[in-house]
Amino acid sequence: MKDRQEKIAQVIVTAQQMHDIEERIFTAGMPVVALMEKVAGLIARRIQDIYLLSCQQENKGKASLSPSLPPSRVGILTGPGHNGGDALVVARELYFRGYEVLIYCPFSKLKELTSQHLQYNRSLGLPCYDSIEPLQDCDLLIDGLFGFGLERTLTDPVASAINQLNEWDKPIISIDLPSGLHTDTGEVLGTAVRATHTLCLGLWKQGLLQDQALDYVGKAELIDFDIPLADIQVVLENSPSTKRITKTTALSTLPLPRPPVTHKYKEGHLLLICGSRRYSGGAILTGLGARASGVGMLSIAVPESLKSIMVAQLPEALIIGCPETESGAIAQLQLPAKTDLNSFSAIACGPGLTRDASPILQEVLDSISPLLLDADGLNILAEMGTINTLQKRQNSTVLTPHTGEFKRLFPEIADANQHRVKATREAAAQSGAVVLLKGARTVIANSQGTVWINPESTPALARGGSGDVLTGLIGGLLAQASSKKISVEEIVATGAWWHSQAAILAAQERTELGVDAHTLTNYLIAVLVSTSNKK
Ligand SMILES: NC(=O)C1=CN([C@@H]2O[C@H](COP(=O)(O)OP(=O)(O)OC[C@H]3O[C@@H](n4cnc5c(N)ncnc54)[C@H](O)[C@@H]3O)[C@@H](O)[C@H]2O)[C@H](O)CC1
Ligand SMILES: [K+]
Repeated sequence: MKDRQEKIAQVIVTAQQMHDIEERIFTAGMPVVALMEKVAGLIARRIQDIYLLSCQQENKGKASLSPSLPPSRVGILTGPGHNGGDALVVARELYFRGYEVLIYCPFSKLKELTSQHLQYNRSLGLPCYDSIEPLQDCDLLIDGLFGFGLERTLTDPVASAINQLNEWDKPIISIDLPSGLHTDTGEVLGTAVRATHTLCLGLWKQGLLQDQALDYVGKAELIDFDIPLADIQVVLENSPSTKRITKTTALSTLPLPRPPVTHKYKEGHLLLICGSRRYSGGAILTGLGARASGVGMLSIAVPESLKSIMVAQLPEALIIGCPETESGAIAQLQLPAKTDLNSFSAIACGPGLTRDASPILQEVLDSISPLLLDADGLNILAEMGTINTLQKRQNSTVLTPHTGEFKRLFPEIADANQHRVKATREAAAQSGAVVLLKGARTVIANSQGTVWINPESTPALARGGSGDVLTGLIGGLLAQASSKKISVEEIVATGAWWHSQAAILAAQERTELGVDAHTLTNYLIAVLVSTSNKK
């Protein structure tokens, strides 16, 4: 059972894939009408739980909470397809449980099953309107206008109705997806319902995990309705995989527990190349991120003038002072005797370098160690215009751009904001690197088309320095995994998950304003401790 839940939690589907999975179930003999009853029954129960919970929260502090709250008004927004059918079954169930139910349905042509449910609801005396106004006094709205069958931009009257009800500021629970969102890209097709909750049915739809959808999705959860795993496997096996990072996938990739007999070099030797006189803080934060990764040995190459502050902040690290340019950037890498770039288990290069450090980049690219490039490492790479040569590197390369850096690196890939999964996949295929595109829902792709999406984060991370921490953290994980058989994209995905979970915990304890990058580094280990305590 737990195994099923975990497998389902990792799956992300497009509209076409969901449709194909659904078809297999129907072809195998499951009646459509039975599946709708089952799914809508689960939705109705969950809605009651959510609704009662929010009533209890509102009543907190009051002397006693009546176990049977007075029937409340629920508005049901009904579309022409089976999303509308689901909503109408929910309407009927809530009606029989004592709720006052009002239906809005502006469509005259409905799918047959949806039409039958509407007819029956009418026969029960549920009022049905083709304008939205009568629903204005409802305590709760259920959005069943469109699900994964939405094909085109919304037009009036439904578009105006959605704009109007969004203004009402009422709790809205969307069935499957907020109506108006593109199932695959999360793009708003004209307009979309701003839900407080989204109950995603069966499998996670890709659109719900996109930055541009987040203002509409609210709290999202999955309603599992027992889709056979075999059907999912058959439909997904021939397309490039898009997976959701889960706690289980992330924890299984961490270098824990350590073998009882080991030594520091066995636990990875990471070289960080970072910092300049102008940006010394970036080097410190990258170092602190790497420290939290648990890496066995940490060396940090910085301009000579940063050496003493780095030693003070990271006494365990070997700080390598390098000759610097007039502007205070690293002019040349000067590694200790008997060391060269190829002797490190991984190299992470970029935070705070400034573009004046450009001469060192080719040297780093020529190394045979796994390499992560971030920040100015990416900007210098973009200026060099040699992104195609990454394919020729003898070891993996990881690029961790934010959208601005992504556009500089891959100017010919359009829509990095609207089609983040597609854009990241293209960038990885083009460069041969593992590409991590930062965002509220960070996307990681490898050159074979495998994609991971980080499903949780916090806007608290939108702050200078948090990217530097991520670079150090992933660098440290890459170094520790260099002798293990874990794919690079999984390590990168784990780093992204860990980083965002630390920020979520920090924001819970300190508010979203209290998560400066230095504080974040202190939560990296704290979040692992609290996660393992919750197991
Ligand atoms: N996944 C499952 O196994 C189950 C899904 N269920 C629910 O069914 C919907 C998908 O149903 P479908 O009928 O295919 O699509 P929609 O309800 O989203 O609506 C399609 C309907 O709307 C028309 N249409 C499309 N775009 C527009 C537009 N812009 N304006 C007007 N009309 C439009 C289109 O022609 C169709 O007629 C899924 O999300 C679940 O909620 C099952 O109930 C349970 C199993
Ligand atoms: K919907």
